[in-house]
Amino acid sequence: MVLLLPTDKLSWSQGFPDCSGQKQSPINIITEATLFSPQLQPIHLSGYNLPPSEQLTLKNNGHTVVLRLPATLTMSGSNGQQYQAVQLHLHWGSPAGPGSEHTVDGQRYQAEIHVVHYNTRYDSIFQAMTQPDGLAVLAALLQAGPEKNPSYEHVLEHLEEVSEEGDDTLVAGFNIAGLLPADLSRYFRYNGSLTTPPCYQTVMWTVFNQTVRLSLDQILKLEETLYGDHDKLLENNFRLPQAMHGRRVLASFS
Ligand SMILES: NS(=O)(=O)c1c(F)c(F)c(SCCc2ccc(C(=O)O)cc2)c(F)c1NC1CCCCCCC1
Ligand SMILES: [Zn+2]
Repeated sequence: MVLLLPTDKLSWSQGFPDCSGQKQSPINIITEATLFSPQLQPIHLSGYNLPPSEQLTLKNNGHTVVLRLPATLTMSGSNGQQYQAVQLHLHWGSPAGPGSEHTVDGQRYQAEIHVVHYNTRYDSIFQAMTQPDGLAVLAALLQAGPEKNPSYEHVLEHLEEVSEEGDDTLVAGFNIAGLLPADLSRYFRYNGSLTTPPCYQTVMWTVFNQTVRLSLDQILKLEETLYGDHDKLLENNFRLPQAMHGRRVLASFS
C-alpha cells in the first residue's frame, strides 16, 4: 500500500481530515497528571522470539525504516483483547537534536520505536485501522547509553542496504522483544492516533516507562544512513505533540 503523503505537515488536514481531530498522537505525557489504573496488567508478548531461519523484510519507505513482522507475534492488552503484530518502525532526530515522538514532562528522547498491532477481531490491519478499537501500538523511548544494543544491531547492521527510498532487504529472525524494555509492567496508556496521515484515531497507545539504551554510534547510524524523497537525508521524522482535548493518560504504576 503506498500512501501519497504531502511533505508539508500543515496540509495534512486538507487531504486527511482526521489529522485535525481531537484524539491525535503523539502527546507530551505529564507524569503528575497521569491516573494510576490498577487494572492495567503487564503487557504479555508471545511469538516474539523468532528463529534465525525466519526472514523478515526491512524496507525504507521514504518516511521511516519498517521491519515487517510475521502474524505469529501477538500481544495481549489489558482489556483481554488479542492483537497481532504487523510491523515495527522507528522515529529519530538528527545529530543536532533528539527525535522521539512522545515526550515525557517536556523531555524529548533520542528516538522511539513503534510496534504496530491490530485487533484480531478484524481480518486485516486495513480493516482494523478504521475501527475505534482497531490498533494497538507499543512505544518505547530510546536513549544513548554506554553499550551497543545487540538487539538493535540485528536491524541497524542492515541500514546501508536500505539507504534509498523504496529499498528493501532481508533480516534474519531474532528476539523482537529485545527491542523493547525488560520491564513490560510499567507503562502509560491513552487513546490516540496514527502519527502520520491518515492519522486515524484508532490507536490504543502503550508508552513504556522504562527506556531502551543504544550506543551513541547506533543512534548516529540511524540519523545518518537513510535517504527519503529527492535523495534528502531521512531525519527528524517525528510529529510534534498534539493537544489532549481533555484526554487523560493512565499509568499501570503509581
Ligand atoms: N507512527 S505510525 O504508526 O503512525 C507510522 C508513521 F508515523 C509513519 F511515518 C509510517 S511511514 C508513512 C506511511 C507510509 C508510507 C509509505 C508506505 C509504503 O510505501 O509501504 C507505508 C506507510 C508508518 F507506516 C506508520 N505506521 C503505519 C501507518 C500507516 C497505515 C497503517 C499501517 C501500519 C502503521
Ligand atoms: Zn510511528
